Amino acid sequence: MQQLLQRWVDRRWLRALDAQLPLTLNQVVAEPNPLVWLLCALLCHQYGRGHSCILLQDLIKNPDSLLSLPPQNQYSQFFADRPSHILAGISLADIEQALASSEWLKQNEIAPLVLAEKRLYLHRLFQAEQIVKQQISQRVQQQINLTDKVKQNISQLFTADEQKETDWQKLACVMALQRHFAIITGGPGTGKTTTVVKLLALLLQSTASKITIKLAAPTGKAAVRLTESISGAIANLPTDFQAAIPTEVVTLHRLLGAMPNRRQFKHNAEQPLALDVLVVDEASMVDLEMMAALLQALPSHARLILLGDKDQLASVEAGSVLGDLCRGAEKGQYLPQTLALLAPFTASDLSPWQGAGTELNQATVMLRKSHRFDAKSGIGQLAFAVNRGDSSAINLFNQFDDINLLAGNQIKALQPVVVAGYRHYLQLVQRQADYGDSEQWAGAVLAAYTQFQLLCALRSGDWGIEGLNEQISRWLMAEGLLDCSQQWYNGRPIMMQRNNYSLGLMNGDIGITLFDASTGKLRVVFQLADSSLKWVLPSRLSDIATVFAMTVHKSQGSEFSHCCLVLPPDNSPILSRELLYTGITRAKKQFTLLCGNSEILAQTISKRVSRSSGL
Ligand SMILES: Nc1ncnc2c1ncn2[C@@H]1O[C@H](COP(=O)(O)OP(=O)(O)OP(=O)(O)O)[C@@H](O)[C@H]1O
Repeated sequence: MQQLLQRWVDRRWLRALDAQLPLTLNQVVAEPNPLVWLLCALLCHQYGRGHSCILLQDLIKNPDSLLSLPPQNQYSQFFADRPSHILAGISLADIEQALASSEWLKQNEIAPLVLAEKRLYLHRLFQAEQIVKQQISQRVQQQINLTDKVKQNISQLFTADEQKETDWQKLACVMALQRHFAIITGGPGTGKTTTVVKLLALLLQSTASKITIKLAAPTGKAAVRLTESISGAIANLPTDFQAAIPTEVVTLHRLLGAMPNRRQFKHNAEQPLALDVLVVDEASMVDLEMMAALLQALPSHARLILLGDKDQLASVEAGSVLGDLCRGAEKGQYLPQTLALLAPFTASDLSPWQGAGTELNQATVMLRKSHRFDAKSGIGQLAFAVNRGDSSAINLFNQFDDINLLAGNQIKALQPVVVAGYRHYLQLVQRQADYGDSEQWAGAVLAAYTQFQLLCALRSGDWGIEGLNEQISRWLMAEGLLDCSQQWYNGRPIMMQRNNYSLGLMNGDIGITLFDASTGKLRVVFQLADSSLKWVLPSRLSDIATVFAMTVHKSQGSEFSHCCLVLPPDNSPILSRELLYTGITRAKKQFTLLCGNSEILAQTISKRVSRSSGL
């Protein structure tokens, strides 16, 4: 088995780490059954691809899907090494029996693998999933009755809805007020922030005692964005509802008290967070282990409200927590008793949303109307069409001015778009003298940088961020907008690739390198979650990458006025409907697509990401 795993690693069907895991475990407790070795390596590989577990059914039905196999014609000479060949004739019962008699799965605290409900897990992921399940089911069951005062306040904050259109923002508040756990999901501009601000106002008005509310987001960028949008939403409230709603948003790592080089956080079940209400925005980016850590650190009386777009790409790390929790959100699935609680707050007919949903469905609301994108917006229409898997979405590019399909299948087609997109911020980089001080200048440069972003699906190759970052730097240098002959240069945009706790910078944070004429030094300026600026010498930064081109994965939680997305001309397992939808919805005013092959676009729209989990 060891040799087979090594052959898979040599051909890049498996990561070296995946083949190493059974070897390491075997050194601690010997496992004679090669089938268990195989399952362990495949499980580790699936974990690396974001799955929380392996469904044994999938293993029997389509074992080849558990490896990173190239297209069939590229490995036909190795057919005998495919998992489907190796596992031919092995039944589900054989697998279950092999696992049941393995020391690696013995029911104890330190068993590295766990089999539960025909799903094979790494112990850590199993534990995290159990915590998320238990914590959420406890919280959704705690019901709170609405007082007359709260009901009055609801009618003050929301106008009575018309019969033909349900005000889901109002109903989201009504539902969330009655539980200790609520999910408010919806696409861009559907009013998640507006709704949660009203919800917080209602919570603050409903109690005479002081309540501590905290706002958090998975990344610094998402935290900055929420700070801005929440301040705007508070300003839209009647003045007597505005008091005490917080605007400070922290990252989840900071909230939980991340410690350098440690997996554990300062806050946990023994040292819970000191708060009564926690709002987490961009919850689609929160992975399974982080969600478990967060729920464990939440005091039992506290309310948790998750906001996010369930249709976006799942978290970079394993799990698709929000997507899993929102299964059924589209149809509502509300029980008659839930509809009875909602009925006094709406004149519209709620019967289409009736169903036999779970308790969790009763705590989940999907906002359905975008207030940012109307029927005239190509971005809104395109996002909607892609999201429902409409392969004729490509025709929309002919009908709207705010979406643009670049002709041709050459990277060169990007040049004018990218040069025009980055010109504005790079010109500001040269104009320090126009600003009163360095802070003002840096603030203007950082704001200008959000005007445009090139997004890619891939990391490597000419069509990935690696090739494109180099290419774009050369185009911009040819235009006289920068001089990239040195590694560090004025205007270089960089992204952190890892958390750096000593500098207080997180994976995904973007900084711009600026030459400060007053000091004669190059420094990189970042905007922190609290909107303040942090200046860092380039020599103190490691694990960074130039970010003229950014992967769609890394762009989650950010928005740009104009986004240009590049899809490669060849198929890749990474292309999916969720990736395209996430790329499109990063654009606020203009979206441009370069896709060298219309067949690839159709395939991308039709392919959904599905992550195995037991949630
Ligand atoms: N019911 C409403 N009527 C009119 N305008 C609304 C309504 N709800 C929200 N808006 C406006 O729509 C815009 C987007 O709202 P909001 O920021 O709350 O949405 P969101 O779902 O949080 O957006 P995103 O997550 O994409 O940033 C804001 O300008 C807001 O004022």
